[in-house]
Amino acid sequence: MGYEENSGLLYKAVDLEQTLKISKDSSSLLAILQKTVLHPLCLKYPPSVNYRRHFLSELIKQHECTAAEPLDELYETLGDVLNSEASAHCYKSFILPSGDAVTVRENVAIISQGTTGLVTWDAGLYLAEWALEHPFVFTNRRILELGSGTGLTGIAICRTCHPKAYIFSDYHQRVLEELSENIRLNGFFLQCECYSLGRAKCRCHEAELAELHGPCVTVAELDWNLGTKEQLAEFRAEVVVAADVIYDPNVTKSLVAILQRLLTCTDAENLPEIYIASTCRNPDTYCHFQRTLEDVGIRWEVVPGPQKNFFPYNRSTKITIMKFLL
Ligand SMILES: C[S@@+](CC[C@H](N)C(=O)[O-])C[C@H]1O[C@@H](n2cnc3c(N)ncnc32)[C@H](O)[C@@H]1O
Repeated sequence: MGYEENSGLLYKAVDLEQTLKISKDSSSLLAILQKTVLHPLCLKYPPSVNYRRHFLSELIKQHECTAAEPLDELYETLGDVLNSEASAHCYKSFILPSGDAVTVRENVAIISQGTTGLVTWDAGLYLAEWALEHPFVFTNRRILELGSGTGLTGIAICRTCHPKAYIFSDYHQRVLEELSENIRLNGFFLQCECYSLGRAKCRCHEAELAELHGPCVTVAELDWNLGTKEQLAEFRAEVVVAADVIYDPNVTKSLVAILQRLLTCTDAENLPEIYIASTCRNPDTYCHFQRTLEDVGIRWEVVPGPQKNFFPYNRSTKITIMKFLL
């Protein structure tokens, strides 16, 4: 079954198939329903109608292959889903190793309103998995994320890695609005929305705040074409992260330009560590990015990826994490 991909449902496909195969009655099927489509989190923040419909149809197919009694709840739930109106939005929930969930609202279409930033991409999940295994990179530090999109990566980092401050950023107005909503949805208070085009309007006492209430979380409008060295210096980022931002040669040029400014906006002792996770879809785009880095004298190394899989996503396309140095 392929329904672990982009699931938003709280059950691993492998466990689910195993449970169904060995079950003698419909009690395990009911348990599966209660841990997935009927889970309180899924009822409050439902995955797309299309996804739930496919999931339930597959479950019925699998269940009909066993000797167990039919289960009314399964057919009733499918009936409810078939009667629900399809929406342009859906929710996806991802379970952290602590058992906590991160939920984001997304668009159903992978590109909408002229942006790729209204859905969560696999590289974002990969980077979040890497962060879960390397919390020390983020703990008690100021983090700037470029091209945050739905915010999944940053929300997972804020939940688990104890940064001092986390600055989410993007340049698309709709993405910035959805991003802010997703941050609030996950219980973070946007403590001071103090950046506009990278300009800090206020400073909060982050160390004290982080200890008392968790990281100082902000959302900044930051266009890689427009952010100046002075504006970037004001972020005082100690670590910069980004996921799935190398996807188009036109975007690459402005991304390399902002990396160059980030690596030269402050003195050598305060240079940020920069990590970018990328899905290697098109080798030409990736090579073009590397050549552009070479042209401006930025070196990089590929760092080992996460060892454990915490989140369900498509692992068939290679994803790498690069670290950048001058
Ligand atoms: C493929 S999405 C990745 C989103 C998110 N990082 C993830 O992994 O799910 C690329 C993101 O980069 C942002 N982006 C593209 N060009 C940008 C630019 N010039 N300045 C700032 N953000 C940009 C888009 O708005 C979008 O949110």
